[in-house]
Amino acid sequence: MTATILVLYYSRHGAVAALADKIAIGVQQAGAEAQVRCIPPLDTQHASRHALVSQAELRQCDGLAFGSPVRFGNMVADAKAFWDNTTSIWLKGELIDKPAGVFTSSGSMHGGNEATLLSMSLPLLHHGMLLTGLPYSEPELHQTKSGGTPYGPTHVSGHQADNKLSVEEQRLAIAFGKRLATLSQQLKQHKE
Ligand SMILES: Cc1cc2nc3c(=O)[nH]c(=O)nc-3n(C[C@H](O)[C@H](O)[C@H](O)COP(=O)(O)O)c2cc1C
Repeated sequence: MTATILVLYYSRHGAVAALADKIAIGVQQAGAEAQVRCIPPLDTQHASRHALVSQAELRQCDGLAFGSPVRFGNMVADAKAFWDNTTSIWLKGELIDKPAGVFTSSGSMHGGNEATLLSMSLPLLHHGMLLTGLPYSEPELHQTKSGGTPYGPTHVSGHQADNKLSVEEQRLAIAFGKRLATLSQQLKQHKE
């Protein structure tokens, strides 16, 4: 059966959403289904571009890509609050052995995107997920002058937050989606 990859993100100004779109393309290129969903915002005035995720969608996914903007070197509070509300899923071990990875966007080049990816990984590890990033066999990891890390896809949106995704950032986000989907498909087939 086709694996479903939940591409779950929060984005205030669209940079993380742009990465999510590219990751979804990579998921589809690997023959899996991309279910793109937003993390419920703490500020209820904030309009999300995709449907808000349900607990059932998180439970049922075969793989997870989790995205948040950098906020003072860490994930946005909305994303932390979301994970703090997943205790019932954790108690039942419903995410154990599912592949997962993280992606982010920062304003500045050294503004904490790698630190943010590492802290975003922590709740996923507590849930027993199998973390994957990007291998250096991806040529753009060597070539990028902005985002893209072995810890996961990133974007540097700039001081005015108006940088578009670079070619390298786009290719790495697509490669990440493909990798996550391929691993999730293989594990799903193995379990069936
Ligand atoms: C409260 C706040 C804190 C931020 N902290 C950082 C930071 O620590 N480092 C950084 O490079 N950018 C920081 N930024 C900039 C955002 O990470 C950046 O604009 C990001 O691309 C936004 O993603 P979005 O367009 O998906 O909302 C911060 C922005 C806000 C509003």
